[in-house]
Amino acid sequence: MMRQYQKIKDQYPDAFLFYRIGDFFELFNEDAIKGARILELTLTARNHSSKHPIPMCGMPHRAVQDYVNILVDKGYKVAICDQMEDPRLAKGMVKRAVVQLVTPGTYTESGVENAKNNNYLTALEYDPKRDVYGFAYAELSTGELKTSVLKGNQSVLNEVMSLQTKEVVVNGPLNQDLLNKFHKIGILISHQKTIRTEAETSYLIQNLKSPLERNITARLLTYIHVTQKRDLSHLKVAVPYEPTQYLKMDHNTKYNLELLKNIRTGKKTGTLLWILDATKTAMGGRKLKRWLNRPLINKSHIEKRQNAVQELLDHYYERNQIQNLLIKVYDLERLAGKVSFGSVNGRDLIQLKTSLAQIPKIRYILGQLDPKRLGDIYKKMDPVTNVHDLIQRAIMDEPPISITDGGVIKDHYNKRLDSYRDAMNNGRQWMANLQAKERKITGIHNLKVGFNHVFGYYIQVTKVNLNKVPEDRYQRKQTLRNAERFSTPELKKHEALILEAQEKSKTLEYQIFVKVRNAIKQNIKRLQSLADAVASLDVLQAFATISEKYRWIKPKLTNGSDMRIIDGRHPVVEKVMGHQSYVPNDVVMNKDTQILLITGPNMSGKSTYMRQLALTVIMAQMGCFIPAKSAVIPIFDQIFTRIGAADNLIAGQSTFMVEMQESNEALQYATPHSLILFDELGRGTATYDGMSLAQAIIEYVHNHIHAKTLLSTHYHGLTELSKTLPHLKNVHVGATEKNGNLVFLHKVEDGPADKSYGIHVAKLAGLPKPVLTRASHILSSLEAKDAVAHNKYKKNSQAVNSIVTQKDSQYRKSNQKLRKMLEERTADLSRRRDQQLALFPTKSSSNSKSSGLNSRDYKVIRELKNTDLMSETPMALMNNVYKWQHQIKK
Ligand SMILES: Nc1ncnc2c1ncn2[C@@H]1O[C@H](COP(=O)(O)OP(=O)(O)OP(=O)(O)O)[C@@H](O)[C@H]1O
Repeated sequence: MMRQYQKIKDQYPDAFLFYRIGDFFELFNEDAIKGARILELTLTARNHSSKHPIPMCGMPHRAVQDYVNILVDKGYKVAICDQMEDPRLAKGMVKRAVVQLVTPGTYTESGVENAKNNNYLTALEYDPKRDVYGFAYAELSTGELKTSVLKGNQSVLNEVMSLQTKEVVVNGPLNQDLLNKFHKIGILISHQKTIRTEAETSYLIQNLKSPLERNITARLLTYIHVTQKRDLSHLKVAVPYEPTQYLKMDHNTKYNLELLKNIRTGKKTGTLLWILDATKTAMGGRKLKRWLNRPLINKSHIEKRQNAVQELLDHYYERNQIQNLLIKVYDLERLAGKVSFGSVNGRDLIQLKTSLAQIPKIRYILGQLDPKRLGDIYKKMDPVTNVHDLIQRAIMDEPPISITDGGVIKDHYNKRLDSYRDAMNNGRQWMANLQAKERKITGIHNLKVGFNHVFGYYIQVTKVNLNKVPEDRYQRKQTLRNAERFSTPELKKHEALILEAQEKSKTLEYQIFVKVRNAIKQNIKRLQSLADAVASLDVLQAFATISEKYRWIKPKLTNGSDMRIIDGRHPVVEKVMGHQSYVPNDVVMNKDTQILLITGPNMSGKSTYMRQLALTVIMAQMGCFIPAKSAVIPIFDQIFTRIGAADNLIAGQSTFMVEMQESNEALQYATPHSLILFDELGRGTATYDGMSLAQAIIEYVHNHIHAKTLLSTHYHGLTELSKTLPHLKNVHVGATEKNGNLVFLHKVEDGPADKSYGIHVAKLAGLPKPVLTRASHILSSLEAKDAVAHNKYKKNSQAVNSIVTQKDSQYRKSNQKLRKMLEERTADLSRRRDQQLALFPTKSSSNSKSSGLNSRDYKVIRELKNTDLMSETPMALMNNVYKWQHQIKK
């Protein structure tokens, strides 16, 4: 057996091998030592007394799923090796084989907590000729399959992070930089060298154009087939996608804006998803996340969603009914996956039936609403009636979990099954009759006919009545403390009959169940399309519900560049602090105002104002309504942020390095249609470095990029930039002092802030009085020093100015000298030319009645006359003289 074990284990060196022996799964050797530690199992040994005992641990086969879950969750692979024949019938060694390789990316057993999460498996392949990556991903439980071509490590990392994949399949060595980053975030790298090209794979990649896309998707599919070894007919045809089809945000931006995860807690509470998630189904929950990860950039697509939200918002009663029906719709997408895998059970089918039963009702309600706004979804609400009716006819309303122990198929669905059941039921009746008969014959009133799994059917007599037992017919079977159990030839005969009927009916039930499952499998594409429509409807109703609850409005989206958000609010902060306490603010930007430089005390609301805008844009481009009184928003192509807590987990770099990298991303890739948010740019380094960098970055954005940019700063010197940069506008978040205390107004107003109030904020934070007093003293002395420094700077500037003036007059003098030289040279030239003309009169000059000069000569003279010698550089003058001479010579 150990030889068989080792042979199989050699094929799965990087996985835990769970090896089935009877009712147990066992782990051996290294797997056992490591597994026992992780799974908290008792480590024992096989061949204990031998020289080389084999470490071993195990678990009952019924509990295996829990242990697989733990290992896969920790990023390991598990190969499940099962017995391929009945050990009672096997000759020699029981045949065993790996029936599934469970990996972090192919894992599909999701509990309730994972219902709204996707588990993506990704694949990556570098094309050195084009310097791009082929990228594909699949979600095994839902069948989603997508492919793209990505440029650069950063975009690969962005996709991988935004999908939150746990496993990447590659064909060979990966770029070291990416590999390091993948390792840092705990992504498992799996290798798949070969590619299968069978019909099923070719069908799934039929829509992909480039060989790279086809290759990477086929490789991913091959890996799935090799590891899963089960039916995957629910996988959808691969869809090519481009990250540029969506509003682009890198991972840090999503992280910093807390779209899906709270930075502090890592949880959903306090995120945009938390506010928006009023979905009623798991499919809706997953779709909402996808929409949030990828807002749209196509105006008409966004408007389509907006119109659907408006329609649902306008029809409270219908929306309410839809919600109540959606609650009863189970995870159709994953149920379809389970049907395909063959892992569906009777209870799953009842869930499927219950879900399908809601569809005609939902469809009816949608039919009452405006077809222009909800027609697309209405059309996709296919109730897949044949599947519903089949389950209704075939499957018990409350079936057991197991599909092999009977009790799953309804009466009257199959005649043969009915006949077995008759035999069993009559058999039970027969036993009841037997009990009555034997009581009468023996006179034992409490005689019982019963059944247990070990001893089968028996007649039980209590000890006090044993003297009444007819010794000739009754054969002793089992002794209990107070009773004896017997059998009779008559009982044995019937027992055999009943057991046979039970056994046969179980086998038949299983066969019927598989047939029903296969019939449903023919409808998987329809079920998936329905699931998609239900998910969209669910997200749209969630948008409508939330918009109504928080009084959000429909923004007007434009392809222009003007932005006008009146009384905008931050959805999360407003929810936390209450509508009454939140101070709404406007954001007005256009061609003339492209950069808002925000100043104001700490804690006044600068970050909130910037984040508010980013979230508003994301919500608007998702098709959701937004928290504002009115809004016109241009469609953005990308959002770049440099905000607060940077995620340097992946990069392992310093905060300042991350800050500069994020700024660099914006400077490299932003367009006039992008939104840039810089929160306290340059604060991570020495003041002058930071300020200089901030100023240079602002100038660059202003002069070269023209993206809409919000910048908050504590460097008050930067507010002077509005004098030199016409498209930059100063705004500040107001605060006032009342009786020595700071009062935040949270209102954004025009112009720069006058003071920082840092010490006031420290006071609010409750710092000890001596610290505050000392800080005030230091501040006064610094301000005084600053004044001295300012004077010094003034003096220095005067000195510099006088040097510049000196140089200037020197330059002027040398210019005058040059001018004189030039005049002399020009006069000399014209004199020589006159002499030449006199010696060799040309045709034109001889014909000319005037001075003997032709029109080209006049042009030269005109140019010479119009040249302002003082404003030209000597070099330019020399060039002109050269040009004129050349023309005259001609
Ligand atoms: N518009 C608003 N209405 C009401 N409260 C607000 C508003 N904006 C911000 N706040 C409150 O002020 C707090 C601080 O805001 P925020 O972090 O944006 O300040 P900040 O100016 O960026 O501070 P710092 O300069 O210290 O980073 C928020 O947590 C919130 O409670």
